[in-house]
Amino acid sequence: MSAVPADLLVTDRPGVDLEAATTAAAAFLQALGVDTDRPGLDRTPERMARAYAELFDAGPVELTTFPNEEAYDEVVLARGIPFRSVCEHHLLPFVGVAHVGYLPGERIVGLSKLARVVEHLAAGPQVQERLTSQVARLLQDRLRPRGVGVVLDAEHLCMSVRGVRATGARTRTSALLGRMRSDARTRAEFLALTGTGAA
Ligand SMILES: Nc1nc2c(ncn2[C@@H]2O[C@H](COP(=O)(O)OP(=O)(O)OP(=O)(O)O)[C@@H](O)[C@H]2O)c(=O)[nH]1
Ligand SMILES: [Zn+2]
Repeated sequence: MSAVPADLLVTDRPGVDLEAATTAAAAFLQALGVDTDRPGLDRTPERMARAYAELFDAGPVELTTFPNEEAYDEVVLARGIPFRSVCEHHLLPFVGVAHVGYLPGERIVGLSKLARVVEHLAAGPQVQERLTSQVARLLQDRLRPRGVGVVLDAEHLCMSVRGVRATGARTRTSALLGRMRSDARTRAEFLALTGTGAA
């Protein structure tokens, strides 16, 4: 996906200007009446810049796959993958779990790669709906399984710590492709395995 070497520091990545981001963060805080010179806050603009550089860092993702030698043809599900992203409207985090499953075709995928795909696509400003669809589509395109199912369940800080302050409210989104969508039994099995079934 990305041509950037995996061992390159987040802040050394092409397109990341930490100094400019630090200056901008200081100006931003000052515009909000925050005294950035007082002890304790003097390095905060730099920390803000580094923190967002980290949250926006997608890193590479390589899907290691293996031949499906046993012709395994039931659902494979990685359940409860923790993830964090940033909502593109407020740049506040949304945090939750992803359930990512697929119905193997010719190949199976290294299980950790299901979590890595979520991590990769969660980097940068996102909306939960897009993130859900992108995870499903990437797996469909690269793995060519017979079906893919993705459920995301997250709390949006923009909705819980400010604004409407609906603390604890969670948002659930799903994307089902191929037989995971068209075959009622597979679909029901996937949703039951994720714990979001009987819907
Ligand atoms: N659909 C969707 N909406 C999101 C997501 N993350 C945040 N939002 C919403 O984006 C909307 C932005 O609405 P605006 O009215 O432009 O912003 P606002 O005045 O700050 O709205 P409030 O949050 O209601 O105070 C809000 O309703 C957020 O809850 C997401 O992942 N998906
Ligand atoms: Zn938001």
